[in-house]
Amino acid sequence: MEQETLFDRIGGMDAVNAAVDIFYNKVLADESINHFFSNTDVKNQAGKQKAFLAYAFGCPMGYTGKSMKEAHAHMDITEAHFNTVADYLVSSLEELNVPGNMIDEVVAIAMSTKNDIVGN
Ligand code: HEM
Repeated sequence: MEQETLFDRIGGMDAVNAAVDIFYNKVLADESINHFFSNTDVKNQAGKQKAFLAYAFGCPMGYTGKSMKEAHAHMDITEAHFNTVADYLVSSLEELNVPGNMIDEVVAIAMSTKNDIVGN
């Protein structure tokens, strides 16, 4: 039998929508990282936030946005910034009662982007 994708097992677009509000409230409330998002175009924000989470959930529909290197170029994101965002991703999914083994899969995807995002 074909294995369902991580995205489907987490709950698909419904899970992305549920996680977006919780995750971004945490990110935007944290003064150590919210300045990164101060210039984010409000009109595009919801779409980019969803793209962020869909990417972290394994993006089965195929990701058509910028590469992670391009999307985060010249932002001077440090390892500490990255780990803060990754921690909020985990705590948001915990609040939504996503099972630990699936959270581990999300963390593995997030960590695979670290070299392209940090110090770029
Ligand atoms: C967990 C790893 C991460 C993933 C999977 C991720 C994913 C994404 C995606 C998919 C986009 C949209 C790209 C586009 O099509 O334009 C994006 C944009 C962005 N990301 Fe990340 N990101 C990660 C980590 C971070 C971190 C650590 C920061 C800052 C602390 C950050 C800040 C931003 C900002 C400011 C934008 C641009 C928003 C805009 O264009 O207005 N990201 N990210």
